[in-house]
Amino acid sequence: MPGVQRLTADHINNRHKQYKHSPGKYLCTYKNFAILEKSTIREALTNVTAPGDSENIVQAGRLLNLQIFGDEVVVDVQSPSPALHNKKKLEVDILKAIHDHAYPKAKIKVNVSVAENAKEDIPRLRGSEIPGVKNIIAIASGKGGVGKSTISANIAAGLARMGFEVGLVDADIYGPSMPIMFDVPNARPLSVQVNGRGMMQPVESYGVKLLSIGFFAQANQAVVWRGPMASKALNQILWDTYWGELDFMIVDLPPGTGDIHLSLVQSVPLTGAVVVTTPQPISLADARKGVAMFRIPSINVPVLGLVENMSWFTPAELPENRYYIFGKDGGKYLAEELNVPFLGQIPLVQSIRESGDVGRPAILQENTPVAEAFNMVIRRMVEELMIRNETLPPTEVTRITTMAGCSAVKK
Ligand SMILES: Nc1ncnc2c1ncn2[C@@H]1O[C@H](COP(=O)(O)OP(=O)(O)OP(=O)(O)O)[C@@H](O)[C@H]1O
Repeated sequence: MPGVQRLTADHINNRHKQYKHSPGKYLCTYKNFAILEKSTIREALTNVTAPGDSENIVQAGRLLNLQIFGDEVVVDVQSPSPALHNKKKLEVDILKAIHDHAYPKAKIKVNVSVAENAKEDIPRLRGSEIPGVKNIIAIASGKGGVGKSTISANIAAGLARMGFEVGLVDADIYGPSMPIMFDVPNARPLSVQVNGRGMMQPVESYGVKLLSIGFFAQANQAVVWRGPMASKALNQILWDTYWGELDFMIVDLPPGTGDIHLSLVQSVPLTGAVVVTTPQPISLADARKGVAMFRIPSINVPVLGLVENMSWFTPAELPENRYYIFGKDGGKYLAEELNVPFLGQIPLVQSIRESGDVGRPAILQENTPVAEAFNMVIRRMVEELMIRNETLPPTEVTRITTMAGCSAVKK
């Protein structure tokens, strides 16, 4: 670069004597170079945490060496993970931290070595199973706003209530709503070491282990993520998380048929999918596309069934009345036409909306018509799942055994 000189240590020491010290930033600037302070750089690096670590790289002892030559900085750092994307992320975070917190024009070289005890990542092969996870069920809808997240939350909370081990993945990048629906809007997943590997620990609420893209994005940020970024976040949620033993992993997908859907089916063998629709023709048309997507031969995920949400409106003061404001039985007829099991109808009632907003899924209001409607959907879904696991080639080899004594799944 014109006018930029390469500095030697002597050169810098001489300049130190000549120019005024600017505490907390860099010692001084002279012509085109700044003379940086080691403590400033070290301080800037406290903003960087290696993937899988819970402490920043300075606290965690990952910073092996730091050399400064004027405005040139050489950082030797250790990565706890040998994965290329983790090493690259560490390097990029370091560059950003120094530029943002120390000196925007610093010339930085980062040497990343791998910790000796680092474990290889679990291979992310299409079709490989998440260790300990028995059944993975995607909840999809063609159209947005039909209540897919509400159904996912209630299915997850209901299964947990029945005694199953349940995980819930909120993959809805356009509106991750699970943190609010489970009353953990400010939670952040902790990091745990599992077999020497740093992993995320899901947030737990109502017995459901929950991870949401919303935990990693600022409000309104996730919606502008590009496909590859969202897919990467989804992969981390699936694979870099310590889920433990799960009978069910429920995945709340974004509406439509996009990148996230493809990433999901490429990452894990879905046991099945549930499609949510309202009885309205415009929603039915999109639900049809959703079912068609899972039936594409290269995707080939069994559709466990269709749920009709907002089937009728019932006002609290007139519980016997039903107003079919989005049409009547549209989802039921579509299920028949597509030869897909019909899992049930959920009414449009104020208490479902309220329970979502206050963070306590409606299914937990026991002995109410709403809870019974959701329980019916779950029973039908689990029955279809059992049939699917017995009759179709195993994408998930482990059968559900824990439901035998569960009254909730008996007819
Ligand atoms: N059966 C119902 N009765 C009353 N309100 C409902 C019902 N189902 C969903 N809602 C409300 O409708 C709104 C949309 O629901 P939800 O967020 O679950 O839809 P969604 O399909 O996941 O939307 P998107 O995918 O576009 O984020 C929410 O305010 C929710 O509380």
